[in-house]
Amino acid sequence: MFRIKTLNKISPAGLSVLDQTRFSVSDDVENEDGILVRSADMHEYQFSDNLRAIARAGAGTNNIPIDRCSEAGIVVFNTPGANANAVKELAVCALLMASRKITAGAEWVRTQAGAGADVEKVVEKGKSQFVGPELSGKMLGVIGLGAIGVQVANIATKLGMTVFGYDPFLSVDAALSLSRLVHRAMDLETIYKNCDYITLHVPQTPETRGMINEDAMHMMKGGVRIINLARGGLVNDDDMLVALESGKVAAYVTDFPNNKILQGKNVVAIPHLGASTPESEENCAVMAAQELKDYLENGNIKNSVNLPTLVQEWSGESRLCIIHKNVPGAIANITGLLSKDGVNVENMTNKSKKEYAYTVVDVGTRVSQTVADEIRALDGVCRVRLLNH
Ligand SMILES: NC(=O)C1=CN([C@@H]2O[C@H](COP(=O)(O)OP(=O)(O)OC[C@H]3O[C@@H](n4cnc5c(N)ncnc54)[C@H](O)[C@@H]3O)[C@@H](O)[C@H]2O)C=CC1
Ligand SMILES: O=C(O)CCC(=O)C(=O)O
Repeated sequence: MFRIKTLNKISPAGLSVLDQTRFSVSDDVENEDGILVRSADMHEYQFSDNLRAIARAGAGTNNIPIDRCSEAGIVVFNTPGANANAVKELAVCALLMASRKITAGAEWVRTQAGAGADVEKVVEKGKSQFVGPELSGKMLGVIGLGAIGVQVANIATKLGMTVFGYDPFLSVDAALSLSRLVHRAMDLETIYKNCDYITLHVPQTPETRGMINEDAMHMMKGGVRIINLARGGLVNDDDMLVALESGKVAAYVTDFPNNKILQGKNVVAIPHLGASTPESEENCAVMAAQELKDYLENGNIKNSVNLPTLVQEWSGESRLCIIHKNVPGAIANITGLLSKDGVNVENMTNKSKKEYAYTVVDVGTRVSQTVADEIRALDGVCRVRLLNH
């Protein structure tokens, strides 16, 4: 029985992937083998000795201490693209909210009614304060052309916008999905200097943290409208408050409100609703649960952010799953040990991702725990699992 701990509310469709005869799932299991999480902050989380995998039902993994997981041989999964449509739809809404003062206008109407005014009369008099421009004919800069950015860029062309996209690491898949109408910007300056609207779709990393700061906003057009459905830390809040106050930034729509940014003029704050649709919650939960299940049961890795993709058909009685440092001699050490113990390899795959590697060895006979223990003791080995078919 595998024990799975949930750190956030996970859609029942995902939980149903983990059948009750093999998995015990709850928010209070101890010594868990796996974790299902959405946005809970895990940076201070004490890993159980048993913990083998964390599946993030979503895209961003900045809430998970990835380096600490890799060192401990814990596989971290996410669910690429599973919530992209939900975020794209909210991005369209955010573009409109950045323009048309819809939220401010709606709040004003309610306060008028609350103050006893004849709403039908005052709206016609008061509406001029909520005028805002149309999207059609304006320039949009999309920073980050991954699962979400590509969809936002493509749909914005259909709204009549001229779209520039910037992504120095554009994947082949993303390039193939990108509309021919979207212009590739080769640097951020092109986006900053030319765009009326800028929308962020990059992960929050040490490189992207605070990228929208005083220097960046200095290059932007006066009255630019900025949309951040990616992560709060991408924007320097102090610099943004100054830019909002001066009118340099005409509107800032963020899915990541905090007490400071809420003080700003023309801030539209959304309570992290980007992926909050039943469809997206279900897609993410199902994908995350499937990834966790396949890893715990078969050692297969798909969509991990810290380890390589490795899916191998079973071809023996026992399977050794070895997470180790990606260093010369690691595989020779493993196979040397197996041959010393008289273990015949039926099938073996090794893949690497940056500093870490994963080796799966299928053997025809049942392997003893002693062999797994010997491999575990090798230099650079982070985690060894022995699975029997
Ligand atoms: N508001 C919400 O509820 C949600 C927020 N997100 C956020 O959106 C981010 C993007 O999500 P996806 O598009 O699904 O991820 P993705 O991994 O498919 O795309 C991210 C893209 O950003 C690019 N990138 C990385 N560093 C860059 C840089 N310095 N400059 C320009 N491009 C850069 C990558 O090459 C990649 O193409 C996530 O990391 C997450 O933080 C994602 C889903 C829901
Ligand atoms: O689970 C959620 O609602 C948040 C989604 C998100 O921020 C992400 O996928 O990166």
